[in-house]
Amino acid sequence: MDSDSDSDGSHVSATPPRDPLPPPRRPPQPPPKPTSSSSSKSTAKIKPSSHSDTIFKPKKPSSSKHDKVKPKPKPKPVPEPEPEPIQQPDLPSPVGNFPFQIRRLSDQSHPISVGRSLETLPAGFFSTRRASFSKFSKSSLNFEPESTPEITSEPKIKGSDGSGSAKTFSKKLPNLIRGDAPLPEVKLQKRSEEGNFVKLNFRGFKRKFTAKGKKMNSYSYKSKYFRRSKRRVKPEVDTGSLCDEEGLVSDIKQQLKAEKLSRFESVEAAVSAVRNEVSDENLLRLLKAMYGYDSFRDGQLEAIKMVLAGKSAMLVLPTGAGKSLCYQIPTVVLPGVTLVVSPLVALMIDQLKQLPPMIQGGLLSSSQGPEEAAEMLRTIQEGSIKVLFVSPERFLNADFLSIFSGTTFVSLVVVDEAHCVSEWSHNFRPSYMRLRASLLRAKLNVECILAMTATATTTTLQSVMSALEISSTNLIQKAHVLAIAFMQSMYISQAISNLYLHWILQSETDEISRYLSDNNISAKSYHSGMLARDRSRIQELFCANKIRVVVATVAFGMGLDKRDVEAVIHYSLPESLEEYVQEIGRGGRDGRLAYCHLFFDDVTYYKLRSLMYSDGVDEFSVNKFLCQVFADGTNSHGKVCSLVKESASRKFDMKEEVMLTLLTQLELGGTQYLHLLPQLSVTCTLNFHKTSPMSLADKDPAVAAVLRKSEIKQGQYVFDIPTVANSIGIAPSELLNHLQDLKVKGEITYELKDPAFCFKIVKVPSDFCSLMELLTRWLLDVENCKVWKLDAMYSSAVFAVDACEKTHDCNVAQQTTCLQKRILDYFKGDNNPNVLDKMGHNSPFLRADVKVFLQSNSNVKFTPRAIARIMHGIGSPAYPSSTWSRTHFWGRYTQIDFKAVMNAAKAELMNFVGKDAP
Ligand SMILES: Nc1ncnc2c1ncn2[C@@H]1O[C@H](COP(=O)(O)OP(=O)(O)OP(=O)(O)O)[C@@H](O)[C@H]1O
Repeated sequence: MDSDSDSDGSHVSATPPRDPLPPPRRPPQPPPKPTSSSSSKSTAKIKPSSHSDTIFKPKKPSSSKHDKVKPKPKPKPVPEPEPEPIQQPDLPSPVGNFPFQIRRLSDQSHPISVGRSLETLPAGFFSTRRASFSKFSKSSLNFEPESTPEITSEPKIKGSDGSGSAKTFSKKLPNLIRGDAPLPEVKLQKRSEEGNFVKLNFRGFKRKFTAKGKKMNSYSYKSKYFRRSKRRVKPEVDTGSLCDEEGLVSDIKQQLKAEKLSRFESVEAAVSAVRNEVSDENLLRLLKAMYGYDSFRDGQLEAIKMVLAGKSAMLVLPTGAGKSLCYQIPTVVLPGVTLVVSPLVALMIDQLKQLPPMIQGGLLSSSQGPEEAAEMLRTIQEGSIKVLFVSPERFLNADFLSIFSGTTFVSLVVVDEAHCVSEWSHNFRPSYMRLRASLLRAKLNVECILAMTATATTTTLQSVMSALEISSTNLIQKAHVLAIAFMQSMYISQAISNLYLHWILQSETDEISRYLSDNNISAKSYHSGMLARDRSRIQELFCANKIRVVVATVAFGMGLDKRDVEAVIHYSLPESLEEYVQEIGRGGRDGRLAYCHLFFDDVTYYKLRSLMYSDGVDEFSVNKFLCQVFADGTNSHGKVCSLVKESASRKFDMKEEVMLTLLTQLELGGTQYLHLLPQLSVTCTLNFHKTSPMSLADKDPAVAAVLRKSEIKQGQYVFDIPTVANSIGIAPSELLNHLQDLKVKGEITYELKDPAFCFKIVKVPSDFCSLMELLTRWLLDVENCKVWKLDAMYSSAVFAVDACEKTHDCNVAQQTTCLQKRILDYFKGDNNPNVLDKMGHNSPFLRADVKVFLQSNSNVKFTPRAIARIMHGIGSPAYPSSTWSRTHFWGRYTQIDFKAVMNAAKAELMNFVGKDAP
């Protein structure tokens, strides 16, 4: 059974510790500086391998469905409107040179009116090709067409102060990264040589490619590669006459074949040389042969040499800086398979597509059916796969792990997006907890792990390196936050000539893209609610420059390797500086400056802050959860149990991810209480067809057990898979295989429902209370960390536009430096920014409101957290917004700190029930 999650990228905030509930690890200690292996000639030797012949298996270009290039619909040409004749003020910057700006109303008519905005990398750089916005009012969108602003060197723009009253203040000139403005030292990246400096964000990402993993094997990209080669040949040949001249066609084919062969030969020769001696010179030769590049980028050589020397490494390189190459080169040199663990199926597909043609790749994902997955496993065992992309959930799958116990072996495990391993990161994934060195060693007998990320604080890096047992000397960190500058403005100027993205709410994307389209800006919306097919088409159009703007939620961007994104516009506040830096990193990957604009306002901040509490749980829920997991007390030892996700989630008022986190911790913490099994649908409804149930049961003990443990409903046998499996002492997966056999023989048909977490009890805790307390305390720490990250993001934005100027009397260029320093400090973990305490801590009406709320819902049981969530307008599994948003207390106290509301609720609950609240 496939246990991969569909990797929707949703993140979990509440997580237990990986070791027996360690104390919170903040404040972080900066990790030791990486040792640079800069010696020009390393002499580490790698034994020539007898497996060398498994590396290169060029195959014929496949004609698989996946290879076929679908004819792309011809986009309507976007009319290039005549720029309106406008008064061009004498301005050094194109910002503000245009008659209309898209901007949000600064008045209070909109719930999220803009109070301040922060921009980075202003638009002065961009070319002046104009696609103007028409003068157009669409109040629902808050796009306010403006008359040409009176622009002087101190242009006036509207803003709103914290209190909400609109006021006029001077807009400073943007600190353009160009000659005519005072600039801080900003190191620019060279075009096409340097990548950007941040990693893509994948939170909320739910793309599903229509192609199944099976189709995305090496043949696909090979044929793509060769198609590309053909295209390259095209200009030299008159394609019109080709059809008639068969000779020419076959000449071209020959030429391609020869090219391919010579390329493969040169790679093979370079690989042999590296195997003989891992020197810089030999690695450069291999780089040239595989990719045609003349030099390594910063950090690449160091990482490759470390891996080839068998040392685990932590690689922190900016987005687009070339991390993939750091595992691809070792892959062709090392004898075994490289496993790349990736959090998203879509990301795996993108990476698979980008493998160089001489590396055969495959992927195992939840989108594959059992037959496809089995075929992929066979292909791996045949030795035809060198790089295998898998999700972390795959490490629960016994079939998968068993293929590496024979001749097929893993040389290298690559943990992509390695920050997901850390519960202190902005995007922790419980399934990544499984990726700890001890487990990888035990299950795969692999020593070398390469962890890669682009954005992580020192705390996060430390915890990742500790889980993966990477020595602090093996940290290769080249990430930097350099090219960030800002200006005070609410303009999104027409000066942006090409493309930009928005990160906004799903509901807003359609409206905004429609508005842009109505105004001759080719734009499309993109969010996880759309069909996978439509989403990938939009991505294709965007990458082919057929549309200028993608108006997207955070669902867009992961795996996007578009180099010329000129602007990233945040329509709302990101949840952390990590996310912000990742997201703006999608701009300017070609090394040119990109324009980034962040809108933020207090109302959105309050809303986001409330949401930070949506995953949290308290002692009461943890206690109920533990009682259910170990329901049979000491008798449960060795039993396979299950928790049906949906009903358990409601029962404990806990999100599914949080339950998985707790279960994973009960398995991987200091004491192993259980062993997590692949997730299953556990309720089976079965019909007999050929043989009578009793006769079949006489011959088949599994059927006999089914009859014993079933309820008969409308003539059908309904039973719980783990219960039946336990009663005959087999694993649920074995029982399922057996039922499948009976189905194939025509004896039965059956249906499965109720997806559930499955686990085998290893040990029953002797002290429930302390286990519960420790888990709860730790979950609270994780929650606090998330809130703190949001506060740090918000405070940095406020600092940039406000405090910095006031406290340090900075000019614009200095402000940029201040902001850069602040962000760098945040990532380094030293001198962490003081976060603003914007929240209220009391309200004269709070207790009274809670009291009225309790009185009017006296038939419902509440915890203090449940009440606080309702007062903050956040739904939870047991108190969904569909029901509770009807109360007029819903979201009434978003501006009062969640904990203060919880305390008031607790006090009132105690009064209400006349005893201690739960
Ligand atoms: N040494 C090099 N010289 C020139 N180009 C390179 C070099 N290394 C990598 N590249 C190119 O840089 C681009 C980005 O590389 P890659 O996708 O590996 O970056 P990444 O760090 O994995 O980015 P992301 O974090 O977005 O996944 C690719 O087109 C790659 O071919």
